[in-house]
Amino acid sequence: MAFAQLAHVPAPEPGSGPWSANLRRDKGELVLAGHALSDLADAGTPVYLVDEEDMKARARAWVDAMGDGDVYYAGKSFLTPAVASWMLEAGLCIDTASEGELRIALAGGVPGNRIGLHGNSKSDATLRLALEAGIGRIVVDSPGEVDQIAALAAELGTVAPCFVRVTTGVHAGGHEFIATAHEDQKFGLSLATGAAMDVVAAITASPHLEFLGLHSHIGSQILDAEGFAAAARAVMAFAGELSSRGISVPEVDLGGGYGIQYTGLDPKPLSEKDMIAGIRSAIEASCQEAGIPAPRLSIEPGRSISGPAGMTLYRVGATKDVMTDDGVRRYVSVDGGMSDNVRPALYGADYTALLGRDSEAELVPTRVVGMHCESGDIVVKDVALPADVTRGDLILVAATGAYGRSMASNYNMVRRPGVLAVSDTGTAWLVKPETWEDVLGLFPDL
Ligand SMILES: Cc1ncc(COP(=O)(O)O)c(C=O)c1O
Ligand SMILES: N[C@@H](CCCC[NH3+])C(=O)O
Repeated sequence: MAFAQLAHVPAPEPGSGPWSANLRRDKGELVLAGHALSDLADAGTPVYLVDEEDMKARARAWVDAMGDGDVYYAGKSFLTPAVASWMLEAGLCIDTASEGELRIALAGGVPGNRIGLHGNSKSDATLRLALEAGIGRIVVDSPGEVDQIAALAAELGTVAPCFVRVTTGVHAGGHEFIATAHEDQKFGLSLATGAAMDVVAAITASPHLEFLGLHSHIGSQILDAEGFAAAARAVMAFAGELSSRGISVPEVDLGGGYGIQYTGLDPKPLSEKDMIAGIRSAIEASCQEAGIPAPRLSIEPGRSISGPAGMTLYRVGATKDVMTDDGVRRYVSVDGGMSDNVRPALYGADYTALLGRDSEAELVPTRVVGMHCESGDIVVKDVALPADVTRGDLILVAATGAYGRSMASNYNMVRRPGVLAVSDTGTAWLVKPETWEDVLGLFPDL
């Protein structure tokens, strides 16, 4: 059977689709912010590359679109002290979801009052650190947290600033595991059952807690404003109910989940400006209906800032042609895989890739796969790559900046790759590549 019978779509060229703004071709070779991929690969492969100016510009675009209101960069998507300081400089706050993320934001020089803390299972130690740092907001996620946080605030002689995370029943975005506002899951407090109402009432009754607002996060990889608008309507209806009980809601945080293009086939997401305009008009209409003033708005984009700015550079190892029911597929194995990007295995996520060098060869249906002992270890499920791809070639995978390094593992005892920031002025490690000493040093008997 022939190659051509399988669906195969080439990656878009630089300057379009999922690629970051400063990727180009120069005499056929891919070049990021003036640095040839073949030079960047001297740092070792696989390596995550971050187009520094692109990431900063994406952060600024959200701040500009937001105007009056706060943009919290979701650190879970990719956080380092330097990244935290870039975000601060661009006018953002930082959303953290663990003690580690909180520590990194603080290490990056972010003042406590510009940090938010999430988590469905916050430890006393994490909450104590947050309160001692003068955290801007703690997002309460379960009824038991009210007493837990109040006791710690009392012990520290402070008042804890609290948001309440509600589940609106709105479910938007991609995979089931990344949709988080339907009822039967672990996050947030239900509007429907009254759990959210009880927690808000308990917070307002405590002298050690201050109720600052409501939080909603409806899912991930959402490309238009409708899901956020529906969530905003549900949250504002609840704010109306609270208002009739004498409780005002100064701020509403609609969370993250703003989608990106991973392949050339993905639709373009709404611009930051159109997304915010859509959300604000839903909030204003609901507030008019409920007869309450519009609250301050905040959001928590992660992927839409870090995702498209990041790429992964792999080196090709073995290649083979495999007969499928529909034709021949070329398997191109690279020197990383599910340990540096678990999203294809976890969510069936699609990515796309380009060969680093020029080639005149015909394009053939290709699957880029990792080096791990799992058949689900896929890097790019379907892409058209030149037929002459061979051992030693470089392959660049687009839009891996979010949830790539932050979800990386040492599966099969690999060393987790470093993250290199690349700009016109040079390169710098944001995260160092792990060494054999780092990995083997974990074992006391070695
Ligand atoms: C509460 C909360 N905020 C923000 C985000 C960031 O989401 P994304 O990176 O899709 O924008 C997430 C992750 O899904 C989240 O759970
Ligand atoms: N890790 C997820 C997003 C977070 C899901 C829940 N907050 C992804 O890669 O898409």
